[in-house]
Amino acid sequence: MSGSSSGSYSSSSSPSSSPPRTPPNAYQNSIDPSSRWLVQKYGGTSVGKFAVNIADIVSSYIESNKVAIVCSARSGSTKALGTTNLLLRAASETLRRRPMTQSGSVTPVSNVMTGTPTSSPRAADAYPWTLGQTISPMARQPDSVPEFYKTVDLIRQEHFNAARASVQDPVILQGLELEIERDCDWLRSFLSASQVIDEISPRSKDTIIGLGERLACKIMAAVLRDQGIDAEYVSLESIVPDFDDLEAAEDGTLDQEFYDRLSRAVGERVKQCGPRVPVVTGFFGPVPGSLLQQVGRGYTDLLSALLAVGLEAAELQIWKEVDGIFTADPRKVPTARLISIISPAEAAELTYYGSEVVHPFTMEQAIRRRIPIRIKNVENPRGGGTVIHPDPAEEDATQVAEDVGSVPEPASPLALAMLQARATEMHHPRHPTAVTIKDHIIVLNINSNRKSVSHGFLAGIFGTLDRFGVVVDLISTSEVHVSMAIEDALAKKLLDRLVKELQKTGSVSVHHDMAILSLVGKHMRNMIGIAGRMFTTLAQGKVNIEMLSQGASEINISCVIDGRNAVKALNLIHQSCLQPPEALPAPKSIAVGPWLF
Ligand SMILES: Nc1ncnc2c1ncn2[C@@H]1O[C@H](COP(=O)(O)OP(=O)(O)O)[C@@H](O)[C@H]1O
Ligand SMILES: N[C@@H](CC(=O)OP(=O)(O)O)C(=O)O
Repeated sequence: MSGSSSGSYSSSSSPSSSPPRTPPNAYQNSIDPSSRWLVQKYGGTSVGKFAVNIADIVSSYIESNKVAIVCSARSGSTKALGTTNLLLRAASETLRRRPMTQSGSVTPVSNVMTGTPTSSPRAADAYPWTLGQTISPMARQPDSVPEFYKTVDLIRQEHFNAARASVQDPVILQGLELEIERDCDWLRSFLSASQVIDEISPRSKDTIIGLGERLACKIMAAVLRDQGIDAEYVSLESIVPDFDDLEAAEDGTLDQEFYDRLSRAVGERVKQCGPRVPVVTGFFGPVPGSLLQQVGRGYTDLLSALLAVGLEAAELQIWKEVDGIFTADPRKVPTARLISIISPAEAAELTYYGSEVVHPFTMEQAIRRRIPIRIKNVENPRGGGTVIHPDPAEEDATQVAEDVGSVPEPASPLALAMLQARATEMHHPRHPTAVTIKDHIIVLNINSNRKSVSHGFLAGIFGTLDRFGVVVDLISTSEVHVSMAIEDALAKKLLDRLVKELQKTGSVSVHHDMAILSLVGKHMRNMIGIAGRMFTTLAQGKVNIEMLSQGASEINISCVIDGRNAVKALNLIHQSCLQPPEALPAPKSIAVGPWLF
């Protein structure tokens, strides 16, 4: 089964029947051959809450650049309530068994919102089928409505509401509503078919979540057109050709050659839009080994980097609801400062350890082609944001400052001076770059039963972790003892099975509700006493260190603490290790309170 429409999206009528309606005097992308591409990625909450602001931002850039925008699936206030999560919920509801009544028929499913059985007239009314022609035979029989129908309807209604709230032109709106209806029909059919075969493969799951980006981009393209910007919807759901031809398919990993081919393909597809502003789905699966398993959630950031490479863009901009990367999560540390320029290695380390500002795979792809990444705020478009730029230690600092100054952002003299100061500081660092916390961590301690030699003991543990697909965030070992910090993402039953397996090698203890605290900085290896300062501060703040890992990465000192102390520890370390030197107290009297939370 393949997804619904792809290619050019018409806002005026059925997408397959006529070309998009071009608004009179519409703004278009610059066709000046000397103007360079700018790729702008908008996350789920930005697309969900600020669609019209995005149109304003795009229009402010298209005079001097060719702009391509990449969107994620819409989210409301949080990603947890977003379309991708609803799609995953619908997928799992599809395979959920329903209890049979004595007569053998399936019991009516209750309404997820109200708990009312769907056989009641009220619950049947809860399906606002405004476009009568799309009612499927199953939907007309409340008793047999599958559970996932309600979730599909929630998705449908949410997108209808968004379309009506942000598109004024009745012709554009009508075309958009038809598209939403058609996509939701497709989803219902796809899930019904999956229910019949009682299986959703990882590849099918990819296909299902891809609908989130398709719907978001159709809405965004319509909003741009409604605001007088000539836009084209570009779906990448079929961009990866034949799996069997790909070497990557053999071992299931996506290698650089795969990404290079994908960059070229998406670049060529987007260039076909001519003067129209391409609105590109951040979803580019299914891919060999599955997008969710190979790249994981947040894959849109990676696609935007690949597109920037394919277009040889001047800059990749990732627009969020935060001004950029801060010295600590600004929601948790009120004194956190915006970082104007950061190295890719530091940005990747921060994202792996809790500050999920950009998907960690993004940096590698953009930076290897020397494309700067700028994090910007949709609510504060004039702010300079944070630039992720190649490591100046391998380049000349002056060159870095010049490069940063020359990116096509209208940098103010003040912003430029800040960037230059930061570039100089990176050569003469005075403090680490940022501190981050990763919550929901489990610590597993394994003591060898000494029935095998040390290497056999470790091999046994890693073999088991591999079979369970468990990623270890931190590890600390001696010959007979291993402590590991892992994400608390396993279902209870699976964790119990994992522990049982590990018990074959020794005694195992499990500690829940832990957090990893990481101090990150490119030049920390040359800062004598920084680890001492970090741990002294925690001791003075009465924060116990459960596990320690130092030295595995030169730019990261991490430890595991009790999750209940996470915010307190973050503030303590920010105050003692990240305040500018002039604000630091004398080393002997590191203050440990009072804190601002
Ligand atoms: N060091 C950090 N700098 C900036 N934001 C951070 C940091 N650590 C954690 N965060 C959090 O990451 C979130 C990223 O921004 P947001 O736009 O909300 O994400 P998304 O685009 O995924 O919806 C913010 O809510 C912010 O509180
Ligand atoms: N919609 C996907 C992809 C994505 O990149 O999302 P976001 O840009 O909002 O992190 C997800 O929820 O994972």
